[in-house]
Amino acid sequence: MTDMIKLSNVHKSFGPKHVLKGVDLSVEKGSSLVVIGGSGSGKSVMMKSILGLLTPEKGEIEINGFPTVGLKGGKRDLVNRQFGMLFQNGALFDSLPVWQNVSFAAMQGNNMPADEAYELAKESLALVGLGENILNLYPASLSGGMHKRVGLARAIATRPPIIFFDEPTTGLDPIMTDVINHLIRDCVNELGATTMTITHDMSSVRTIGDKAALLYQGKIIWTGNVDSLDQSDDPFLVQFVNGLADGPIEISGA
Ligand SMILES: Nc1ncnc2c1ncn2[C@@H]1O[C@H](COP(=O)(O)OP(=O)(O)OP(=O)(O)O)[C@@H](O)[C@H]1O
Repeated sequence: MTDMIKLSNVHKSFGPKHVLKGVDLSVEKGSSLVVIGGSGSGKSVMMKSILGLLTPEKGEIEINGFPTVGLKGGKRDLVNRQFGMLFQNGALFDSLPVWQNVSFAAMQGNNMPADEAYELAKESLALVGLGENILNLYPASLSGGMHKRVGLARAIATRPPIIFFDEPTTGLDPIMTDVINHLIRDCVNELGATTMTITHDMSSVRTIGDKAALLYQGKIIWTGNVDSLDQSDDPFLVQFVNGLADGPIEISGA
C-alpha cells in the first residue's frame, strides 16, 4: 500500500523545549489514522509540521512520496492544495456568508467563478446534510453543530485526497458529537480520502479511525488497528484509552 503521509525521525524544538523527538508515522492511502496523546504531547505541533506551518529541524515528511520539509512559496502551495482541514473551532470567516466560506479555497486557490462556487457550496453542504436555506446565512447565526458541518463542508469542498481533523468534536454535546463523528466517517468513505485526526475523544477515535497512534513524550509509542485498542495490554495505551489517573504516563501539572 502507498503511504500518503509519512514522517521519518521528525524532530521539532522551541528553544530548549524538545517537543517532537523522532516521530515515525505513516498513513496508507485511503486509511483514517487517529492520533491520541495527552495535553501538550505534541499532536498539534506534529500536524502543523505536516501542514508546513512549522519546520522540523530534523527528519522528513513525505506527502504521497514527495519530500516536503522546508518547501516554500508555490511548491508548498501545490502540496497544500491536496489538503482539506477541519479546524477545532471551525475557523469560519464571520464576515462571509456560508457559501463563500465553503467555497473559499476553490475561489481563492483555483479562481473558480462565483456562480460555480455557489453550486459547489450547495453540493458540499448537501454531503454534510445541510440544505440550500443556509447558503446565505452568516456564521454568527449558526448553532455549534451547524458550524461544524459547515466547517466539514469547507474541508471537503475541493474534494482533497488528504483531510486533517483537529479535535473535530470539541464543544459539542454527546449526541452532536456522535452525529459529527459519523458524518466525518461517511464523508471520508464517500470521497475515498486519506485522513489524519487528532483528538482526546475516544468516541471519535472509534468512529472515525481505522488506525490509531499514541504520541507520548515526543514519540509514537503505539500504533495499531482501532479494533485492537481494547485488546492491547500496552500499559500506556490501557491508561490512556481508559482515562486512568494511575499508570506509567507522567501527568504534568497534576
Ligand atoms: N510556537 C510554540 N512556541 C513554543 N512552544 C510551543 C509552541 N507550540 C507548541 N509549543 C509547546 O509544545 C508542546 C506541545 O504542544 P501541542 O500544542 O502540540 O500539544 P497537544 O498534544 O496538541 O496538546 P493539546 O491536546 O492540549 O492540544 C507544549 O508544551 C507547547 O507549549
